[in-house]
Amino acid sequence: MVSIIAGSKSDSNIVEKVVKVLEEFSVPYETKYLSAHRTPDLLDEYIQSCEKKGTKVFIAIAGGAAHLPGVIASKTLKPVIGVPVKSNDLGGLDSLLSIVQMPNDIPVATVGIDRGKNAALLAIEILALSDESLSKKLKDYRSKLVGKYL
Ligand SMILES: Nc1c(C(=O)O)ncn1[C@@H]1O[C@H](COP(=O)(O)O)[C@@H](O)[C@H]1O
Repeated sequence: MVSIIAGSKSDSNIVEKVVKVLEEFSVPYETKYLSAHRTPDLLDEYIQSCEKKGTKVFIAIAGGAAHLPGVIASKTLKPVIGVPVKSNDLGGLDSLLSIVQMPNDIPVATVGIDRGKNAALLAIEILALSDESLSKKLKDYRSKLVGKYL
């Protein structure tokens, strides 16, 4: 239902943040490491296979010159959520700006740097639009925030 694609195995800590939340909500997902730069043909094949499998939302995790989310968005009509990864050189500002400043017509919903948790929650909110039991789980999750943080 949710396809998580990260640009490199070095992004696995962010992938884990996404997976943790999706599992908490029992949302089916698939994880792949593919790059728009390094493995463009494999990425293309995988996105085509997702269309057949019925993927509803993509989460794309990438750092540096983070073209991956935009390239995925260019190849599908499904929503794409981009997660910029903190980089050693520019602290993730490079990743953030690469993802958030998409040209008109091909949007990517962008969360904060390393915010895999929010990407998963946003994907769940999208899925919950047409899934009442998921919507109820989200309400329960929100109602527990008061006790958790305050
Ligand atoms: N941004 C992209 C893309 C892409 O956009 O296609 N492919 C890899 N990467 C990113 O390069 C960073 C460093 O990767 P390495 O650690 O493998 O050198 C990672 O954060 C990855 O997401």
